[in-house]
Amino acid sequence: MKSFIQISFDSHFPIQNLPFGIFSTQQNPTPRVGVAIGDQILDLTAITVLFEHHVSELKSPSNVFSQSSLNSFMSLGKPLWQATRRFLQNILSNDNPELRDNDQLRQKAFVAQKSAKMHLPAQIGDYTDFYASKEHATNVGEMFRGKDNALMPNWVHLPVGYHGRSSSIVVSGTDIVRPCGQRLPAKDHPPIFGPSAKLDFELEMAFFVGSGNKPGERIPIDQANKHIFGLVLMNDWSARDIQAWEYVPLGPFLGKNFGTTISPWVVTLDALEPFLVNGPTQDPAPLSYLNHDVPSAYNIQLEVKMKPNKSDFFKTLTRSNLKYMYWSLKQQLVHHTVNGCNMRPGDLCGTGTISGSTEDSRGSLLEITWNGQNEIDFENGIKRKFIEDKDEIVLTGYCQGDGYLIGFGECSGKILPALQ
Ligand SMILES: O=C(O)/C=C/C(=O)CC(=O)CC(=O)O
Ligand SMILES: [Ca+2]
Ligand SMILES: [Mg+2]
Repeated sequence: MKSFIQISFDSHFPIQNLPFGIFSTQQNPTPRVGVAIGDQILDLTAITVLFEHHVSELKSPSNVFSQSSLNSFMSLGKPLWQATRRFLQNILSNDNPELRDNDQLRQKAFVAQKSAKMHLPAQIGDYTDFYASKEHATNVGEMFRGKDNALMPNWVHLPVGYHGRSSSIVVSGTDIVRPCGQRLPAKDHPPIFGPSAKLDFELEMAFFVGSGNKPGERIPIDQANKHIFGLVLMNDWSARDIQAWEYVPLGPFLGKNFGTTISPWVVTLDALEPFLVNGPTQDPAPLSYLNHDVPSAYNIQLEVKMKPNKSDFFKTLTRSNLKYMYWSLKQQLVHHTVNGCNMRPGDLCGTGTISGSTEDSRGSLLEITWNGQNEIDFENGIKRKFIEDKDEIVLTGYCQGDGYLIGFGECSGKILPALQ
């Protein structure tokens, strides 16, 4: 498969990918639906006539694609997402002259990514964050609760999660203000109030729910993929000192709800299908509603880089892989609805921090520096235990195809000083 658009060998967005996002430009500041191809964006509102000719199942393309979120498109369901994707691959193909040889339409339809502003891809009604990496849960549990209580007994039986805060989810490139809150200055001291001194990132991915389920209904495991629209990178910024003091007995609250960053391009499950692999062996076997015996993990290589304040260089902090996750995306979605909880188009589910079994694949500074016991060295004598003001964190990820990448672009954010 080859496009008439030039795609560099290291592009995250070849014709095999075609992720969906919401963008605007200076000439046309109205946010609308686009698809990334190479270093360009195909503006779907510019080719609605082609949709009318070729994808007649899609009833009002001009309405669906002129929205400032993907929610409308997501709610149409998987057969229409797939028909749209097939059509886009066809119209972008080097063998198809319809768009390739129509200079006037090409002028209108393509926008350089570097001149576009990206927006949140969806209006996120509800956001849930899971805790699905056994290595991460064990590491954090050990630091917060001690070695003997590291992994709670329920953890191997169900995908543990908590309800997060959707209002503070932002798109890549948005600055995050350091949170203030209560923390213990030392063990057995009363709490003090002030800026978090242990600000951290969490390397995560997240899936967008496409079509939802009605209240009281549940999504069965063999239907789960029909409900998942696609995946993004996610950084669940975490204030470890606020978290450690507040989270018992109910779990994460102000330590995590001040900001969560996601990447702008939603990569569809169809684009990721060639990268399905077996996940870790689940022992004990999960209850039958969570049971799947087909490959359900995705081989997605992940990396986190940091550029400390006053440095010009990024340093890689960790390399991990989505396939390390103990609980699959399908199991997370199925468990979320097993009690009849309804999901809606645009709901976002974070996977939880993705740590591997080695020290260089840990998905947070909490684990990398072991709660600040060790320091990370950067250029020019700069050292870090946690994130300082004006430090920048960038997450990236891709699948390695045969001669192409299926990439997610970047999920970046810089920390601004706390409000006085
Ligand atoms: O209660 C704990 O031990 C820790 C909870 C979390 O850190 C929640 C979280 O964000 C989970 C994750 O990212 O894996
Ligand atoms: Ca998290
Ligand atoms: Mg968060």
